[in-house]
This record gives sequence, C-alpha cells and structure tokens, in this order.
Amino acid sequence: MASTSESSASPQGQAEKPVVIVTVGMAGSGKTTFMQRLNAHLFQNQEPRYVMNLDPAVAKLPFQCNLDIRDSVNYKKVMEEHRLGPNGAIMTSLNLFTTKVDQVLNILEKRAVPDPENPSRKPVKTILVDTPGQIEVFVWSASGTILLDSLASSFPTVIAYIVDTTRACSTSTFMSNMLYACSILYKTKLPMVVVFNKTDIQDAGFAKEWMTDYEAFREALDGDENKNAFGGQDGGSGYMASLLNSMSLMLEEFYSHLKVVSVSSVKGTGIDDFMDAVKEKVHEFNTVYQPELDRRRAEREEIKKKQREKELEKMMRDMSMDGLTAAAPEENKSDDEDVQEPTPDGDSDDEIDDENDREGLQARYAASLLGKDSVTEEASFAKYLHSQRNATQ
Ligand SMILES: Nc1nc2c(ncn2[C@@H]2O[C@H](COP(=O)(O)OP(=O)(O)OP(=O)(O)O)[C@@H](O)[C@H]2O)c(=O)[nH]1
Repeated sequence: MASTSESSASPQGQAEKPVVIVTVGMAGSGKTTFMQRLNAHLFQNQEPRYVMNLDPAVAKLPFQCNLDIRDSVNYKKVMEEHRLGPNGAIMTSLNLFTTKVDQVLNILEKRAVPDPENPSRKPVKTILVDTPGQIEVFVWSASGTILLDSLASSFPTVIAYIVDTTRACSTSTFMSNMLYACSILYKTKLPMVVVFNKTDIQDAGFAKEWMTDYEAFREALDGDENKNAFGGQDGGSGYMASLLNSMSLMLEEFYSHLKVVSVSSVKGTGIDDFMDAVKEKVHEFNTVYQPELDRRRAEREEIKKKQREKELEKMMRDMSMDGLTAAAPEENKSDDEDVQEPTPDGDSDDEIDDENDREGLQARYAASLLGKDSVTEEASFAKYLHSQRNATQ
C-alpha cells in the first residue's frame, strides 16, 4: 500500500510534514463521500490523520471531523443577519473562518509533531480538507486563497479535483469539467490529481483516453456532431465542435501536468492509486512548487522591505523639516511674545500656514511612530493648541 507519509519529507531531508489533501469539485461530484472513503482507508491503515470541514452549509457529515467550520460560524445566522443568499453566506462564513487561520495553522503544526504531554498520540501524517460544492466560492474568493496559501506555506498541499464521471461522458460536459480543473490549477498554483469518481456506475477509460489521445477525442467530437448532440442550427453545431476541438488542443499541455485516477468512493476502489498519485504530487510540490512559493514569498518580503525603507526615509525627512521650521521663531522671539504680542498684521496667514504645516508634519511623524490612534490624538491636540493660540490673539 502506498503511504503519503514517506513522501512528505522535504528534499533537504527536513522532518516529515503531513500532507494536505484538499478536495474540490462541482456540487454533487462526491467530494464528501470521497473524503469519507479516504478517512476510512487511513483509519484502516492506522495512519494518523486530521480531518477538516470547510463547508459551512453541509447539513450532515458522514464522518467525524477534527475541525469543523460549523463549530465557529453559524451559516444560517450569517444568512439571516447579513440578509445574504446561500452563496454570499458561504463566502461570508469562509471570510469569518479565515480570520482564525493563524489559530488553525497553530493547531495543525502542533498535531504534526509528537506531543510531549501525550506521547501515545502519533503525529498527524495526512490532513484532509473538504470544501463547499460551490467551487467558485472557495477557489475564487479571497478567503479560499488565504486558506489554501496558508496551508501550502506550512505543508505540502495537493488538490484532489473530483469529477462525477457519469456527468462527464459527453465531449462538452467533459470539456467543461476540464476547463474548470484547468482554472483551479492556475488559480491555486498547487499540484492536482484529477479523480474520476463514481466509476462503479461509469468507467472512466473514455476520459483517460480523451486526455492522452487527441485523435480519440476528435473522433468522439465527430460522433457527437453527427448525432447533432450540440443541438445547433444554422451551423451552431459546427461552431461548438470546432470550439471544443481547439480547446482540446489547448488543454494538451495542461493534461500533461495532471495525474488522473479512477475511483469509486462508494465501493472504495482506486483509493490506493489515488494515494500513489498524491505521493508523486507531493514530490512535485517539494521540488517544483515549494521553491516557487519560496521565491514568491521572498519577492513579497523584498517589496515590504522597500516600502518600510521608503516610509522611514520620509519620516526622517519630515523630522528634519520639523526641526527647521520649529527653530526659526525661537531664534527671534520667546513663546510668550509669540502668544501675547501679535505682529501688527495680526495672525499673519504665513504664520498660520507655517503652523499648519508643522502640525501636519508632527501628525505624520506621530503616525510613523505611534500608530493610527495616536495620530488622531496628536493631530487633535495640535489643533487644540492652535485654537487656543488664536483665541488669545
Ligand atoms: N454510485 C456512486 N455514487 C456516489 C459516489 N460518490 C458519491 N456518490 C453519490 O453522489 C451523491 C453526492 O455525493 P456527495 O459526497 O454528497 O457530493 P459532494 O460533492 O460532497 O456534494 P456537495 O458538498 O453538495 O457539493 C451522493 O448521493 C453520493 O452517495 C460513488 O463513487 N459512486
């Protein structure tokens, strides 16, 4: 039997990390059932695992999970309180959950190593994550991205894209599924295993063939066209066939990056193949994705560092300007003179402008040093001083 644990060691030989498997797929494709099957498979092989449910709208889970988004967010309440539809409420629930991502990672990090207080508890080797059926809500939302990025920054992470094989038999539904998978691959930038599920009802041989043999797909397209499967009139059918044909050519490169397995989540067939595929993808994660993630992280750090340097430079400039403008009046008159004996032209505009400038600089300086609240405080204090001064004049 293939084990994911042996594959999670980094190329540098660092300590083994648990592998995260995130199931993504269209509604009803069988994500939860697949998750249940994986969970049972790992249990049978006595592999310590950690199961997370990120679907706030699921009514009942057929397995026990360690971390359930429903424990921290009440989807129905979110819907009522924010007057949202189902998708909006799922997205808001995910957003709320994402605010706790640090805590989630902390828990996972702790479970990934031996617990000195509980030596009999084995470190987790696999983290299973179930996601909402509304793919776009998870994959294309900011919270979904943050959650996936956070997981991938700590552990090797693989996407399991679940396809309902019975609903991918025609060339057009197959292509829709593949385009979805392609967009997820490029959005998440994580290694992917395509899981053709429900193969107890429909064998996935045709799909595998279409993905490796362009001519086979072309023939299937011709067949669909002859049967007028695209239902087009006035050449509409021809347009669909040629579009699908072009897309298939375009997707050839994408197919070459995928690992494809056939599974029946109900019967439990193909799970070993899936685990082997995950093992391969973890290796890819460590050798290809991880360096790329590190590069992107270093790039972000560099940008942040430059921004900080820029702000510091600006602050230093502000401070030295502040010193100059503040010194000038002190050279000529005392504070008392300044307040009690105005110049003949009264509160000269120049003087007030000068004062305003100084107040602005002081406020900005305070902003740099003290943070936002203090800025408001400092600015209003300066304003107060200014009004007091005008009142005495
Ligand atoms: N025959 C068969 N049915 C399956 C298989 N996997 C899932 N199903 C059925 O497909 C239906 C949907 O399965 P779920 O696991 O709820 O699908 P899901 O993708 O989690 O659904 P959402 O979370 O609502 O998107 C259920 O009736 C399952 O019993 C399978 O391998 N074979």
